[in-house]
Amino acid sequence: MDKQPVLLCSRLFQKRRQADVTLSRTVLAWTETEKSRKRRTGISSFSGKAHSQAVQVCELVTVHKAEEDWTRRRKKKAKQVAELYPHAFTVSYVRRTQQHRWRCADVTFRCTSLALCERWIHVINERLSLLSNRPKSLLVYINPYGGKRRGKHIYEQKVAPLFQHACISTDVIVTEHANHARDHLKTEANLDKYDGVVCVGGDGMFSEILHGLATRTQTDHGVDQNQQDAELVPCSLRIGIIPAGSTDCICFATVGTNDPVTSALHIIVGDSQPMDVCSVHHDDTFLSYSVSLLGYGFYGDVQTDSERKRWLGPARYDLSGVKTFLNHNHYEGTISFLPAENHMGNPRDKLLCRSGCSVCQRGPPVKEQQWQLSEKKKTETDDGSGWSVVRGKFLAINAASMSCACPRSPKGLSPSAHLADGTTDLILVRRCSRLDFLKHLLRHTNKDDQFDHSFVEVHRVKKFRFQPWLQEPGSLEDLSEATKKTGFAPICSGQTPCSYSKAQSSWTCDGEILCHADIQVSVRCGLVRLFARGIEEQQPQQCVLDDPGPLSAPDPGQQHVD
Ligand SMILES: CCCCCCCCCCCCC/C=C/[C@@H](O)[C@H](COP(=O)(O)O)NC(=O)CCCCCCCCCCCCCCC
Ligand SMILES: Nc1ncnc2c1ncn2[C@@H]1O[C@H](COP(=O)(O)OP(=O)(O)O)[C@@H](O)[C@H]1O
Ligand SMILES: [Ca+2]
Repeated sequence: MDKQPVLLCSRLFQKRRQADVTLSRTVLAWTETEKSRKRRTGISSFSGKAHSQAVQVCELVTVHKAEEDWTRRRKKKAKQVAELYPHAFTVSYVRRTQQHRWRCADVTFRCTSLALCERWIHVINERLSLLSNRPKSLLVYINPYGGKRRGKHIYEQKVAPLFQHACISTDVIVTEHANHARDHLKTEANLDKYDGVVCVGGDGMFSEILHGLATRTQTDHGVDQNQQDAELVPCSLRIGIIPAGSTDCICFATVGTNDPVTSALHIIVGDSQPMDVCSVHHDDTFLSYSVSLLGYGFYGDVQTDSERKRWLGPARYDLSGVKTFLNHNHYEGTISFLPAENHMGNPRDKLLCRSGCSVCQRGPPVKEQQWQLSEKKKTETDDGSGWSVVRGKFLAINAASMSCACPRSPKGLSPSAHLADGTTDLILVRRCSRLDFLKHLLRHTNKDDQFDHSFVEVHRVKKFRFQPWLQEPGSLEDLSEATKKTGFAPICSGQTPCSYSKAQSSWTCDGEILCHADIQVSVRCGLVRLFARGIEEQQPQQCVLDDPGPLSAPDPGQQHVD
């Protein structure tokens, strides 16, 4: 029930129905009048069964005179309406559909006088102009070669018309080569002109935009990125992602779906989702930023192999995945990490990061608590500094700063990882048999716990370091001989761990390969913000005036007016 004072309330027509339409500071609601409903259905509704719909003002896209409609198809329809009832206005708003998808829906109200119609448009526009988080001007970068090479088409057909409809101005750059967007942002772009940057492409393209923006921000503030302990300045511009890549896990894990229209609507309503960013160094050299997966071993090898198969599009990952799985390489090294405080939860606590996540809002503990917690956390390998050390042979070392959910793995690499808690989930998969590793991988696609294996351990950490061990020459020769003959490392049957080790793998960092294996990683809490709000809890169907059934329960995003 909306308890806010009513700003405007009129009896208007919606289709052929009479409705009481009210606008408060935060909600636009319309309810078919009892008289209209009785005339239409012959049944009078019982109390509590009035057919109402309510939309939050912050989820309105735009309001305009009905004849000023925005697509040709609607122009014709709106024209007919305008002829019958010349004084009409149309409100476009966000409608939630299945699986976190949003659509832009229209509702047209017809008024008895021009003055009333103009008043409604004026008052709604006034409310919209108060929403200061909405972008008015955007800089758009399109990677025409990402994913299935449909980025330009997707933007032009699905996104640009919506931005135009919402009166957002855009400067569009179709990239001509890799790092075009990054370098343009780093040095050339006049960022004062814009309220945000839009990335049309995949995770690799997002990574370019992030690097351009974050590096530019540090340069402008005189911060040296090469210093591991430098306090980085958060980027002021938000980034919107229109998914048009191969994995698109950053979009999927922050919005809940890979759908260009949904992403465009999150940009239009001016959502804001802070995101953790890992800074990756090799000694005193800054290497890269990462927001999703930093993977050594299995995922690093998949990425390296898949780069050679780019022409295959998204399918390259499946092919390289199978090949890498059959190779079954393991890598030796030492990993040291600084665990997160206990109150930040742990990767197996099943607390999913959702819109308005309470874990992300917890922040660091007060000083004395921090001391107690770090005392508690000390492990056997802890040397007193709070750091833990693990040595061994690994099939994969993955750091997931967010769940990394994507269509391939809807719950992700670390289902309970958080978008903006200042931590990353470090997953260590020790050497095991192919069969066991396959079982582990399969659990990324079903409900079973992928961490519930003796050869897997997972830690929530704030920092980590990796130091590969160099291989003795003998075992390297064994491997190359075996691989030369078969194309793959030899396959062993049964449960026994049987795998060969190359000296080093590479790190994949949000889909880009790093040039060093020996790295130091530090999580920067909420360094960048996206035009997103995190994944919303599944919502009940919206109630509509046409709906003959009883009202569904109101949801947090859709206040209901009785
Ligand atoms: C047996 C089936 C196992 C399926 C396991 C799927 C786990 C998928 C986890 C995906 C995490 C993705 C994290 C995001 C990474 C992206 O930053 C990054 C770049 O994205 P972009 O191309 O859009 O720029 N994408 C990736 O690194 C893609 C990783 C995809 C890995 C696919 C692995 C498939 C493994 C298949 C093993 C099959 C064994 C078959 C045995 C007969
Ligand atoms: N015009 C371009 N030509 C070639 N490569 C590009 C271009 N624009 C961006 N890239 C690069 O393409 C790579 C993959 O882009 P991305 O959009 O993530 O697609 P995918 O998800 O298919 O990997 C990124 O590393 C990015 O730097
Ligand atoms: Ca995190």
